[in-house]
Amino acid sequence: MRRAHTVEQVRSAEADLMARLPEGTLMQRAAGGLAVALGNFMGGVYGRRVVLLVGSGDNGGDALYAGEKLARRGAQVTAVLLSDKAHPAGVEALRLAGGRIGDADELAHADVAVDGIVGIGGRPGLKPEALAAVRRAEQHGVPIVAVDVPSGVDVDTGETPAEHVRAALTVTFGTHKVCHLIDPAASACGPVHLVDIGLDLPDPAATALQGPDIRALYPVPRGESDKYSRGVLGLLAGSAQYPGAAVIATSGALAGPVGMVRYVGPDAVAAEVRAEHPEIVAGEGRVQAWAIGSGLGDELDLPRIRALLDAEEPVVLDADGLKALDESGDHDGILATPHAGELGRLLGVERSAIEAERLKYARVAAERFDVTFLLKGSTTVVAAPDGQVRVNTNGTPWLATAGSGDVLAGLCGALLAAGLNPLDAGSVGAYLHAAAARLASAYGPVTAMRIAGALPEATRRILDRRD
Ligand SMILES: NC(=O)C1=CN([C@@H]2O[C@H](COP(=O)(O)OP(=O)(O)OC[C@H]3O[C@@H](n4cnc5c(N)ncnc54)[C@H](OP(=O)(O)O)[C@@H]3O)[C@@H](O)[C@H]2O)[C@@H](O)CC1
Ligand SMILES: Nc1ncnc2c1ncn2[C@@H]1O[C@H](COP(=O)(O)OP(=O)(O)O)[C@@H](O)[C@H]1O
Ligand SMILES: [K+]
Repeated sequence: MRRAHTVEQVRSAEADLMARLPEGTLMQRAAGGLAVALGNFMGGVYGRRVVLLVGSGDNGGDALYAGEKLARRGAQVTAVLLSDKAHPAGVEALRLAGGRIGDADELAHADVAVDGIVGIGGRPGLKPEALAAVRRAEQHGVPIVAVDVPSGVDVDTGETPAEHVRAALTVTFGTHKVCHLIDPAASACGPVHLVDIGLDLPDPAATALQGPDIRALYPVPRGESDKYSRGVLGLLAGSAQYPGAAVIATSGALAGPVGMVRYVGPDAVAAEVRAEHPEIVAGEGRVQAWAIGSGLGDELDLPRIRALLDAEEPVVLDADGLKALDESGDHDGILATPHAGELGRLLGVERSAIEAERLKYARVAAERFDVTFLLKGSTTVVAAPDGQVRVNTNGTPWLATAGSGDVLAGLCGALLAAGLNPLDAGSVGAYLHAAAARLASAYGPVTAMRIAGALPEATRRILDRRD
């Protein structure tokens, strides 16, 4: 599991550790890891041209000491000091190792620019001189490696309200920060390389599941399982207007861990679902969970949905079904799966505001409605009412195709029916959905049905430890 901590948590863990270590130890650990990562990034050190963009704090100190280590191994290192307070001991160390102090013109010939402008002490945005240097690097096509975080992003929220660095690689220390996991900032990080500096950390502010976590959580049938004990999902979806949504959501559900799917909807739609999936059973019966909402259109029956929400079976609530949510209901066991537009309508907020502050609004919704919210989009955020947050970081923009949300709703419903709680069902579902999209798209266009079709193989690869 990838864990992300807040700046306050990192500062406190850092203070505890620094009290037990000689001064400067942590910065040397950070700079050592950064220098190695830079060498790997450049494919060598000797003769490489490195430009350090150095701000006023310890983030610049990390860059300077990493530059010192690279200069000792034969790199041509130039520091651009963006503040007259730039870490004095670091500047001296770089000079002694043969590095130089220069200006942003050096970027014209650089192999890499190192963003040591600000780290976890930074406010969002870049000052004019820093912004000009960053633009210069971009104009010359020089890749930027960010130290700890891309300068200018909001570290604790992942928001990017102002200008910021767009990194080709981010080298971070001790733990991930929230901005590494949540868009729009996460997209500005590039791959994130974590350097262990020995911090002892509390429970994280957000987590991201990885392959081993999926293996641990996925409900694999046992020897004594039968189709009922594996879980039966009721699917209330589709309409004359949107029959395809029912077919697609059923495809997602059948590609999950359930033993059976019961489809509930108009006869004509049931016939289409059965034609594609002869395995389904049409009509009501006992179920362990519901997936409600995909493509309901004219069939939207809010009193019926509210009755199902009040019953004890857990529910995935998607698309139009979300209209049945209210703040006063007793909503134990519900996973709501809106995209930004739908969440905006529920909260009375513009879609663009939700996209800019994904973490905040997922949390607000979970608290206000007392249900688990899975906010779809470039990074999927799953927020539980108890404050836990999981983020899915393996998505691909190819997922943005009509009907892919219906696949996810069906899959998450199947995971709920098989016994996972809403937080686990949402986060495991989002991970597998994205893994299937990657497999099916292979970096090219993909349709929702092909994503559903790739789900069993994507799941198999993860369970077999091949991914
Ligand atoms: N924690 C750890 O475990 C370890 C931490 N380490 C490293 O230390 C880093 C944190 O260092 P830090 O605390 O000195 O803060 P840092 O981010 O360099 O900013 C400093 C100053 O920048 C300024 N400033 C603010 N916003 C700005 C802006 N937008 N544009 C321009 N300037 C801006 C502001 O000064 P002001 O402008 O207010 O005078 C602020 O005080 C951390 O990210 C990691 O790299 C490792 O070495 C070891 C282990
Ligand atoms: N830029 C993106 N990067 C990664 N995943 C995305 C992106 N845009 C959308 N998605 C994912 O694609 C799916 C789209 O779902 P949704 O918006 O409900 O579409 P539909 O209603 O057409 O099924 C969601 O799982 C969402 O997280
Ligand atoms: K930085």
